[in-house]
Amino acid sequence: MNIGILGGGAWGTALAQVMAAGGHTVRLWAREPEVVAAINDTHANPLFLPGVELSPAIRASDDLAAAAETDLILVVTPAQHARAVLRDLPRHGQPLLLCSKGIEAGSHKLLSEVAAEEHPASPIGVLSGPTFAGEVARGLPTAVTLAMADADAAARMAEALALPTFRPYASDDVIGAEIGGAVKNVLAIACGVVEGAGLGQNARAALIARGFAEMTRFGLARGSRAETLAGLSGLGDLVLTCSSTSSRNFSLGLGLGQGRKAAELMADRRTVAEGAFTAPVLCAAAAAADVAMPVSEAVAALLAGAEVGAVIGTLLARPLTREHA
Ligand SMILES: NC(=O)C1=CN([C@@H]2O[C@H](COP(=O)(O)OP(=O)(O)OC[C@H]3O[C@@H](n4cnc5c(N)ncnc54)[C@H](O)[C@@H]3O)[C@@H](O)[C@H]2O)C=CC1
Ligand SMILES: O=C(CO)COP(=O)(O)O
Repeated sequence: MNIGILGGGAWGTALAQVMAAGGHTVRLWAREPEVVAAINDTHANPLFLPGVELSPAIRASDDLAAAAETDLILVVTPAQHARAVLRDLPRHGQPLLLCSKGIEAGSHKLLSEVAAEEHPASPIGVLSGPTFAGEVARGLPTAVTLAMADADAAARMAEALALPTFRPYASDDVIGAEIGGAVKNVLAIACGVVEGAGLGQNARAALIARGFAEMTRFGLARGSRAETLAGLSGLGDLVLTCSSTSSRNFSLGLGLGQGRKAAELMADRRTVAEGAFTAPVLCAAAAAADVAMPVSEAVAALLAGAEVGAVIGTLLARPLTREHA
């Protein structure tokens, strides 16, 4: 296939590497001229994916129209920029595979809803799972959920993109695949806080389990299936990012747990910690759906500048309740 990739960050670049390894022709759109030049001239992306030698078959460009002249488009911009980029992308009706993780601020829309509004003729899919970009780009074994509303189309797409070390599992639960990836970023921040504040491993396990309960409540309210949330794109990704400083979201939480302020931790960074943008949107969307998400609310409070000891105290002082309310 001829594949266009929108976004030359760590994940767009890693996916370009996977697609090139599969023998596809790859056209990668990046905003930064230095990223375009580095990929074309030195087969590297030192700004966003340092230390990885890229396939010379990957061609980068800052021309969005060039990425649109393809059979399939992977959308890998930060979630809050997805609509603007999709709006500028010429409409050719080819499938769009969403690989970003987030919920649109203001509208509370999932990216599949955003993409369907901007490209009504395109079939929409979601690719999501436990996938640190550096490991994927180095060819380490990875499994993902690949969801499209048409189950047969999802299975065909999974077949077309698979490598021995990159295994897409087909699903028809687009919303479930998206919600897992968006919510786990917020919970990864919470687990980083536990680490940074020295609250111990019991607390982290409790947070993963109670966080998963939140993800499930919210996911079911928005139409996900429970088994999708318990799969690669939900629980799988939650476990990955809640246990490693390789996660930018976990690392952000670690700093917050040490008592540093979000504004200071976010200043000047070029890489994205999506959970910081998702947390307030998720809390507003959950409130609108009448879903309780105390861990996510604690993260949103910390990001808004609340003091870490007070936030942890509030969480621990919540009234006792049944495990499965
Ligand atoms: N890095 C990873 O391991 C993974 C990342 N993702 C998701 O992929 C998405 C992209 O993340 P990364 O590639 O890691 O980004 P990154 O943190 O490596 O790079 C930042 C990206 O944001 C782009 N950007 C900044 N301002 C923009 C704007 N106004 N319009 C369009 N793009 C803009 C930059 O061009 C760059 O591509 C996120 O939603 C992330 O959650 C998903 C799976 C794995
Ligand atoms: O989504 C990811 C892994 O699946 C990447 O996590 P971070 O954005 O927290 O680094």
